[in-house]
Amino acid sequence: MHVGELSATTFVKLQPDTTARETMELFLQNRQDIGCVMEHEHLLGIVTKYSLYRLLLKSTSMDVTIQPAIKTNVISLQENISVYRARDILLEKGVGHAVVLNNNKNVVGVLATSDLIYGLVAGTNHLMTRLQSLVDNLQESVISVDTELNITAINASAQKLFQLEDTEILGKPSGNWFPTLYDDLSNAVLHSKRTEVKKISLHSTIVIASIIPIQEWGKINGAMAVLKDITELEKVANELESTKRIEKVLDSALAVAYDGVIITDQDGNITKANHGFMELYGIASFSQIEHQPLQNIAPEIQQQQNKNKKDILEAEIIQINQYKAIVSQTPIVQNDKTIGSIYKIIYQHLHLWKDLFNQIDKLEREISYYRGELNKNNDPFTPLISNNGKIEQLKADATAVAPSLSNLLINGESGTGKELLANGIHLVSNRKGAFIKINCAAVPENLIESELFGYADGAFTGAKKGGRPGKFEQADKGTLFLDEIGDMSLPMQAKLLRAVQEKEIERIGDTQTRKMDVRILAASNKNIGKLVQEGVFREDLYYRINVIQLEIPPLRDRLDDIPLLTNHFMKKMQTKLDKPSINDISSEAVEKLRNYHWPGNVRQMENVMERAFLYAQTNRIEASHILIDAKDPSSTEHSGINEANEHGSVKTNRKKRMEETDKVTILDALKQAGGNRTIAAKKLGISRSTLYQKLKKYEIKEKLEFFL
Ligand SMILES: Nc1ncnc2c1ncn2[C@@H]1O[C@H](COP(=O)(O)OP(=O)(O)OP(=O)(O)O)[C@@H](O)[C@H]1O
Repeated sequence: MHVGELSATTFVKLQPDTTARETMELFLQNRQDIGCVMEHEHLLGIVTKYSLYRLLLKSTSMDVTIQPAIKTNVISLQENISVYRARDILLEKGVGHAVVLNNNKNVVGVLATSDLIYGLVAGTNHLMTRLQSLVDNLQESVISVDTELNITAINASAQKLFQLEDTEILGKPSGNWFPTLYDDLSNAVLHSKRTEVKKISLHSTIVIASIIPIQEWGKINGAMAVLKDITELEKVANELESTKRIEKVLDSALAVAYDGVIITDQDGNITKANHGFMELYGIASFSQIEHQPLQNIAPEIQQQQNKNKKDILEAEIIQINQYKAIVSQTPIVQNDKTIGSIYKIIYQHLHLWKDLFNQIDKLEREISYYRGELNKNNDPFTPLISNNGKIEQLKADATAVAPSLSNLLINGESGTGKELLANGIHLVSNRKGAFIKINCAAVPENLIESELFGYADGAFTGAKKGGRPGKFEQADKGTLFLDEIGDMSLPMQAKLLRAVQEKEIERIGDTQTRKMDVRILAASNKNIGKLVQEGVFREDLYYRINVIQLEIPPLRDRLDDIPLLTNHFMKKMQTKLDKPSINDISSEAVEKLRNYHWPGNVRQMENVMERAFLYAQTNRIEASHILIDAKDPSSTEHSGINEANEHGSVKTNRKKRMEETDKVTILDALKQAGGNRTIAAKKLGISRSTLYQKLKKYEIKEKLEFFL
């Protein structure tokens, strides 16, 4: 509040010649104790009630001019100063009035002590209101008491905090309502003792209390408690405390963990790592990696974006420095959101995990075996293991001719992989039908016809009801693989020729002719050309099946394949014989395999490897386990294209049998041809000269005459 607002603007204006009477009348009229003596709006001085009294005491008349009563040392105040400043000036000068001037030093009013008191009281009231509102709006709760410790005030915040109405408790003993404050309040009232900051529990609330004595005119007349509710803070602090405790426990747990543990935030930055991890990566102090992306510190560890947030991602085996380690990742999920990951790295004492690893190794081997098997479907020639140039060329030739419909003859010693090659050709050819195999040497002569062409219902005693389709029918729209075709008898060859030429067959005992779309792949471990010359193989059939000829070289001519085949059979036997622990072979053993001439080719080698697996007691195949048995049928039977290579009674017997059948067939043909050798040769599909050679060989002449 300013002086200008308080001062009386209708003040008494006097001139130097105004009389004492007039002045008194003006004072009474205006209820003023002071008048300003002006001359042309210029202040000459003032006349106060007292200076007037003094003048009148000295004079005899009331009509004297006020001149002698004029006080020229006027106390003046600027209209814009505060009421407090005005109070100080008046007190300092010891006067009860002051003239109020504006900026032009013109008199604008007179300020009396009563005006000042009014202003001060108004100011104090205003201040009180502000203070009250301040106290009420304080976040802190305030309670005050008198010297009797009865409650004199409680602010809005305290009422709200303790759910009390001021009317309820004003004037009541504070001890009843706030017993825990009692001691401190009485100390403040009785001993003027201040309590600075103290944690007190009041009802169900926890507060920080400050207790302050209240002084009035230098005397204690009460006390005030300022309380800050810290219940929520206390809860947070407790949570913080327990979080800290948990963190400590976590740190200790991580510290004693044997292996590596690392925790990242949602961005993949490291937030924690234990000693095991730092040791694994040679990190001296955690501060070096804190908040760094895990990717930069441990690039080997794959960080997976979780498909399913709650899942532990499956463990991976990776190499970290010189350690083989198992790493697993677990997401940290909060409110359905992934907020980080924990990585566990097991790399110590992995020998304890050996069994598990063995199991994993075995599974991996099996997977790779089956994957290999699957791949075979992708590259039909994959099962024919080789890195030999000739075999590579052979595969390329086979791929080139496979799509054609031409019949094909595969030559090669027994066990060289003719069937594998034939199967590959069938797969490349993309023929819709099946790959059907018949081993012409293995099926007894009397059964081979029904095997090839099938039979009709009731064709012979014991025939299956409804008949049965033969291999030809089964291979319709596919491929018929005639293995060891060189061992087929001449009469059978004649029947086969018809089927191959006409592309039609009749089931035995059936009159119905069936059209067949069959691609013929024939194989032989004998030189068929030579068999033709010898008259045991029909020349016309030979030309029919030998449209294209492929030759698989024997294993002894491609010993460079031995290491690859060794590897292949190691894996195959591990799975086949369930011996995954045998995973090594000594170089001496491989050398032994390389130094053998393998008359039984790859089949024989496979048998030898299987035996080695059965003999090996450790995880390694030694040279002593490579036992090559000369009596192994795979090393003798069908052992070469040359007859000279054939040994053993089995072969000799078969040869004898074949020759006998051959003789019977020739005699049969001659009988049907009425002894005409040219017609008979034609029937047999051989040249006349071949027939003569055979007649000579089998000494048929006499018998022929006998028949005729
Ligand atoms: N290159 C090779 N890679 C892998 N295994 C092979 C290979 N060659 C042959 N084998 C294996 O050897 C065995 C004989 O193969 P396959 O039956 O194909 O030979 P073949 O020449 O048809 O024999 P046969 O003339 O006696 O019928 C099979 O177990 C086959 O899997």
